[in-house]
Amino acid sequence: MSLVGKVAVVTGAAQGIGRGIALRLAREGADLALVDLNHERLGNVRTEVEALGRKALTLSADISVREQVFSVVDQAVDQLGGVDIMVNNAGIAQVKALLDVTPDDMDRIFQINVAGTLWGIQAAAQAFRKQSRNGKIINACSIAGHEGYAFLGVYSATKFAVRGLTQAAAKELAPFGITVNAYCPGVVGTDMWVEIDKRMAEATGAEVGATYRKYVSGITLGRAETPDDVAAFVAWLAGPDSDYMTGQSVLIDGGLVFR
Ligand SMILES: NC(=O)C1=CN([C@@H]2O[C@H](COP(=O)(O)OP(=O)(O)OC[C@H]3O[C@@H](n4cnc5c(N)ncnc54)[C@H](O)[C@@H]3O)[C@@H](O)[C@H]2O)C=CC1
Ligand SMILES: CC(=O)C(C)=O
Repeated sequence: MSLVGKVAVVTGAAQGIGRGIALRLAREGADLALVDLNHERLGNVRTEVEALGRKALTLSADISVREQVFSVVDQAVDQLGGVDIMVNNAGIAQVKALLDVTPDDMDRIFQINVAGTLWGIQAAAQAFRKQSRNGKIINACSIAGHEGYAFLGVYSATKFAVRGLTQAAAKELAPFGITVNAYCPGVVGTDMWVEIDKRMAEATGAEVGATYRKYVSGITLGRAETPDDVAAFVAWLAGPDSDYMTGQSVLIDGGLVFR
């Protein structure tokens, strides 16, 4: 599969799964607009993309702010000659007992994980339509978009919402040649899981490391997931072989949640 001549915007590209996706898309031939709050780390990923012979643009933005998301997509169009693939990857976790969740907790995580994804869908769809190009929108969901997890209840609710947005956007945007799908990873060994494990220890009294080990022990393939495992599937979603798929939020979790 080749993405030569394509331009992809990847949010949350400074580390973890987003970095993995950016590097894999670059290996397939795409040029990249790398978006994150963390500009310093973005610079490192830019160097890695350029070492693969592709163009890379680094753009600081907060995906929860609609104008900033539209602005990064516009900059990608202006500086990289268009946009073909939008990966709405950035997101945050929140570990808390449901009975302790505050209005501020709700607002913050929904604004980033749900509104941030919607702004990405809107900005990409507008750009694809202006260019009269078909396009692919790819959202970050999770196993937590298929099953609600204890102490990750509101996080799970945001990922169920991403699944809903993915289905509705697929239906609304199909007439314009735009497909919308999502990837649902399981337990990926990134900073997000280091933080989840630490907060689970505080919330439940478990030993540090125990929650991560417990989740990983349930994976049928017997190991934690890597960003490369996720990126391989996202590259397929970004390429022509997935042209007949839309509206799906697909589990790519080593066999953890069975649907
Ligand atoms: N790590 C895991 O096991 C899983 C992760 N996911 C999802 O995959 C996505 C990426 O996760 P990880 O790479 O593990 O997370 P991470 O925490 O390692 O990296 C997330 C990146 O997003 C950026 N970011 C956060 N808020 C932002 C904002 N408002 N605007 C712009 N950038 C922002 C951060 O600066 C960071 O570079 C998230 O949506 C997450 O919910 C889904 C399932 C499992
Ligand atoms: C971070 C995440 O989505 C889970 C449930 O592991």
